[in-house]
Amino acid sequence: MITVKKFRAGCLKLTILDEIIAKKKDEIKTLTGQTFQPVAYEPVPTFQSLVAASSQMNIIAEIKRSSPSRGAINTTVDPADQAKRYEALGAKAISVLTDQAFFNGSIEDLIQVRKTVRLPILCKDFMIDPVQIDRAKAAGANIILLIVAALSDAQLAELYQYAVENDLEVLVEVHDEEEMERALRLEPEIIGINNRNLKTFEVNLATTERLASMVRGMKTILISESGMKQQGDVIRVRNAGANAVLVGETFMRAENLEETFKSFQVSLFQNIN
Ligand SMILES: O=P(O)(O)OC[C@@H](O)[C@@H](O)c1c[nH]c2ccccc12
Repeated sequence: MITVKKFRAGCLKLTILDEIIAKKKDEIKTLTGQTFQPVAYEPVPTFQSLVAASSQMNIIAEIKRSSPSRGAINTTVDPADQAKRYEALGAKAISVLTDQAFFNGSIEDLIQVRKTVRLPILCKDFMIDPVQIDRAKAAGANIILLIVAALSDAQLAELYQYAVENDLEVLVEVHDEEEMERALRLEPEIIGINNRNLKTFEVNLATTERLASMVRGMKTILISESGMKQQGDVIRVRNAGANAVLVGETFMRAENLEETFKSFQVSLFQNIN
């Protein structure tokens, strides 16, 4: 048996994303054939309707216990409490990392958040099979993430369609020009530009500046994801064309969450703030 470590040591260049996807395939074997008990909840507005009604930077606030790039972030967080705080501050959606093996999250975290907030919830996971979408929906998710770098065109189209048929909103995530072109073929309503390269972990806000021009003039919601540390970062991606940001670590570590959060709610009209 050849381990991942040995692969990595060799010149096959297995990335962390490859490792995560390999692990997901095992997980999917245990999910296949299961039925998921739907969690009951009051209807919530769509993320798209909340963004359409807003003139402020739209914040998706994330529950993130730890990550492969940053290690432990906030492992003892109570997801429901944290989500309630985000909601009270004006978040437009809550993102819950449900991957266990690499991010210490769980679908149970999402269920706890579902029972607490009336906001749309993004199930943040590495989706490669419809069964994961079934599980996310049953847990009460309203939005799912599709990472273009982790999927073939055929998988991307299939999972996108499956999610839409299941009344879910889809965040299509890209990191470079080629991925953006693949994403745009789906004509998605929501695109996320991840400033973090999932293969190298490098974070660079210039990624948003580079790729945002490819969607200019379309009515697509454009989310700048990862690496937002201070207000200047949010203004920078706003000026590039983002109308939403996805923030994890900075909020999970914030000593004064209210102050940090409010400072990110900049006007969407350029050159104000
Ligand atoms: O903690 P940050 O740097 O604020 O990042 C949040 C979010 O963008 C990040 O968690 C993320 C974006 N896309 C992902 C895909 C998988 C796992 C995690 C992510």
